[in-house]
Amino acid sequence: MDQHVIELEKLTKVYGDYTAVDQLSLMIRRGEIFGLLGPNGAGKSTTILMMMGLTEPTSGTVRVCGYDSTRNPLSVKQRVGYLPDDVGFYEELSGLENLLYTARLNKMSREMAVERATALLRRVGLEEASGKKAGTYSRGMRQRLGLADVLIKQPEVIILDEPTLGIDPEGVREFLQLIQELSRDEQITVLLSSHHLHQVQQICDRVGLFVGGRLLAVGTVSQLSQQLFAEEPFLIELHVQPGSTALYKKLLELPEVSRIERVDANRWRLSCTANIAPALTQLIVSSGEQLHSLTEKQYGLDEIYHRYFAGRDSDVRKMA
Ligand SMILES: Nc1ncnc2c1ncn2[C@@H]1O[C@H](COP(=O)(O)OP(=O)(O)OP(=O)(O)O)[C@@H](O)[C@H]1O
Repeated sequence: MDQHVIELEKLTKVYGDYTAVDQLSLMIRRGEIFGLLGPNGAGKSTTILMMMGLTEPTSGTVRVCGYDSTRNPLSVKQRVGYLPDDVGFYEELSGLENLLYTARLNKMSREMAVERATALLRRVGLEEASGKKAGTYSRGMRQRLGLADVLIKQPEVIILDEPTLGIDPEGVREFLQLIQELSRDEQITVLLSSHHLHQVQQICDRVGLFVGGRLLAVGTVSQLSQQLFAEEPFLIELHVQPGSTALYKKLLELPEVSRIERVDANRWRLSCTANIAPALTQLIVSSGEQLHSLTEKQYGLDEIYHRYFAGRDSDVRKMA
């Protein structure tokens, strides 16, 4: 049976007459990597604060690791590690000393702290830099030290808020891989709040789409895409030259084409009710245009997010 580590039931937070989180119900399993997605002000941070017992819900309940975060915030804090987008360290202390300091705050014996901190520094790839001052660390190194700092108290849940901001692509790749390994090897439950859709898609088992304090949809990327694009399950990307308006109109007139999104002047993304690749090829060639490529694509979080929240004006929709 699935064991739920995070249980939110009709969780609501009202500030004055503004409802920041509205009747939110959500269950997250042990070892799951869950992505929180949504535009600014959607209520993600408020939800995280309530989970960690840092702000009280107006109504509803929040349980983390079996404890009510409102009534037992200390028990929850012992089991949850929070990594913000920029961790504050003692800049004059080395990476190792910073971890030992956190271990002492968590009442760990010196011997145990040294053992654990050394192992964690190795795990996050900072073994060689462990004696250097934290103030000299690069952004990626700081976030890895932050992760080690969060892990020192052996949390069951880690909450990451935009953890890869400002890290170079290779650093991001390593960081995300580390998160996945931790979740897999140590059954740590991970909550990742981020606007980086590719990163979320890459590592999250499930995602929740927040808007206006509500959870609009929750599921795996493929479940969300099935729900959202059930009537136009085929996505075809064309690269055409010259890509005239006349061709664009002809394509839009095909009954199987529901919408066309321009990726750029010559790359068009068609949402279709059937796989009409041969018909498209024929139409393009007979219109005297060059077809450089035709690719059948999967809907990803980009399309899902775009469909829910953003830039609807850039879509060309057919009038029913
Ligand atoms: N202490 C507060 N008092 C009043 N309103 C608040 C308070 N904290 C948050 N809000 C409001 O609640 C809404 C949700 O904010 P929240 O920070 O949870 O959103 P978010 O999804 O985390 O956004 P972001 O992606 O920008 O971090 C916002 O409209 C915000 O202005």
